[in-house]
Amino acid sequence: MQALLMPVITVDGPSGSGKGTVCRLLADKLGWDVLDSGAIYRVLSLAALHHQIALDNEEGLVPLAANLDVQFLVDSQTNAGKVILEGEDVTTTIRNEEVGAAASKVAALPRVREALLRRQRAFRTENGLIADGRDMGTVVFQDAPLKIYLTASADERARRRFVELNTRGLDVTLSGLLQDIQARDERDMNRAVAPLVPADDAIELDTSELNAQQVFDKVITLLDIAISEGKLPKRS
Ligand SMILES: Nc1ncnc2c1ncn2[C@@H]1O[C@H](COP(=O)(O)OP(=O)(O)O)[C@@H](O)[C@H]1O
Ligand SMILES: Nc1ccn([C@H]2C[C@H](O)[C@@H](COP(=O)(O)OP(=O)(O)O)O2)c(=O)n1
Repeated sequence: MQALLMPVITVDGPSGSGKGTVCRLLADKLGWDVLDSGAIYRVLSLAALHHQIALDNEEGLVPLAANLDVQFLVDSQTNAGKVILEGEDVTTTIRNEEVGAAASKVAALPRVREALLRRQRAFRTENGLIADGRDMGTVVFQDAPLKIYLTASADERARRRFVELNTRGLDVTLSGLLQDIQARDERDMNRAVAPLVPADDAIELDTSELNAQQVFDKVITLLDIAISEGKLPKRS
């Protein structure tokens, strides 16, 4: 009953598979909220840097995670998201690949994940929620009525990241990004707690050969099937 009142759609998958893109499109279409759980791990790794706490210092990171002073704001005019850490706008900084790698390191620590669970679940309000991450369907919102697992080849994901970071004027190479992505996959998929795996009831979608609009269209089809099966409320 609770799931019908406050539905959650989970979108998990590796870096560059297109989670953030499809989540934003879906949220716009449905008027639902988005939880960008990766941004929380990214912000935590940046906070660790600011406070000079090593990325493997679980003892030091747990209180930092529990008391993380972060705000996720949405500009009502442009609808663009803003991330504020300890009063500083870190929206762009957290998207750098070094921060992604650091996030993947702090995310491997079981007690850090535990400390962030409640904060993530609090994103579920009376509005619907689209939850983007690695363990949304397996751990954080196990009861979600629709779970999607996006994949794409590592080469394609590196290419996408290259285009994105290059456009932002960052000095990156395709081979460097491929290595980063493979290292992150390895860490995220093989950690002891909440590894990146599809939930048993997730629907897997390979996006390697699809553009963002095609991925979105497929997700809308999955959404409509879930609605017709009574798993989600009708769209208004
Ligand atoms: N299906 C797609 N085809 C090509 N590029 C895509 C596709 N989906 C997303 N992108 C682009 O690839 C990059 C990574 O997408 P993003 O949604 O941030 O992935 P993730 O959240 O899984 O890391 C972004 O620059 C985005 O614009
Ligand atoms: N639910 C989540 C979300 C992210 N993480 C970790 C693992 C990821 O490599 C980093 C960064 O995640 P993020 O989703 O922002 O990364 P990408 O946009 O997919 O490149 O955080 C996680 O362990 N669990």
